[in-house]
Amino acid sequence: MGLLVNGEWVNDSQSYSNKDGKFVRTNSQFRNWITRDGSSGFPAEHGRYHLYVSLACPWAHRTLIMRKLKGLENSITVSIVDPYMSGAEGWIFSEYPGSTLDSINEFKCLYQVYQKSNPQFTGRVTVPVLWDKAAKTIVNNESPEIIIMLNNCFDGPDFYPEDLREKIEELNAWIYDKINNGVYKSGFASTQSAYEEAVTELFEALDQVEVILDRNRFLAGDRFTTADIRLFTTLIRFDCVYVGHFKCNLKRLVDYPNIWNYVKEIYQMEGIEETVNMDHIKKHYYTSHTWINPNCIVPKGPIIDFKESHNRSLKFNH
Ligand SMILES: N[C@@H](CCC(=O)N[C@@H](CS)C(=O)NCC(=O)O)C(=O)O
Repeated sequence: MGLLVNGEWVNDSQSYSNKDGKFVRTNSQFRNWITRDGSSGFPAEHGRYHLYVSLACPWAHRTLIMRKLKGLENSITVSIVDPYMSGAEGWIFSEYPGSTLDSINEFKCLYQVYQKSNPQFTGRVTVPVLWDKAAKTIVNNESPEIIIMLNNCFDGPDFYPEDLREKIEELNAWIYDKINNGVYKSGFASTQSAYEEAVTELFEALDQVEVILDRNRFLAGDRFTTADIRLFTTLIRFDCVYVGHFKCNLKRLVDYPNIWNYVKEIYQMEGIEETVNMDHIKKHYYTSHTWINPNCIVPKGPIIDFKESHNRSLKFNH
């Protein structure tokens, strides 16, 4: 895998695990905020911001869903990287179906966007990136923060209501650790014990979600919130990628009746399906992590119908 060191791209060809074989995620470094009053230097202006995303990436996918549900497609432009991420160049822009070139900076590689913001940058070059076209710099590259600022700073439906914030954050804390990051801890583990620890905790957490979704239509109650957006982007990849590629295979999601119906319900909400690109998702994981899948074969299955009917409205509308 590659990364930037003092502003230079380095192909360090290492996997992601530490000496104990555990995957350790590094912290995002661009942490500015868009504000309604502009006091942060990043005012909430339509047309000013751009998102660099991968359709494969669950973290970037959250930002695309928020952009869509808030009706910000004409306000926030998007560039979509090629699904294949190499160590030699990292994420690149291409004309692969569903990808785009970089219409803003006309760069070939995403790392150039990071270099432009900070010529001495050291760290991983990740998506999503929220870019300010006026200041010509990265505002933020941490998906949980990007979705909150898009929700709070632009008009439209509210997916982070004040009265549910505490509950949402309480859910996010363990769901992030055990599920969103848990699939990566399982897949990128390089020792048997690190893998077993992660996969066990992952399925304990999914069991817990199954119980919550028996009681509640959505994670925080009867309203669809950022907690659901954050979980959905991991769940939609689960049976197609994480079960096989990341060895998260104690069960499949289709074996959890409540979770499976919940995934279908969200997939079928207006605007969501068009944010899901299963070709990019499978192609990225199965071809980019060559230490896990050296021949880069992309499996044809599983065959899953996300449009099949779900019983969530029957179950909760009474
Ligand atoms: N904390 C970040 C994580 C983003 C992230 O890890 N993105 C992955 C793609 S799924 C990436 O770009 N990885 C490239 C790398 O680590 O070199 C967020 O939630 O925005």
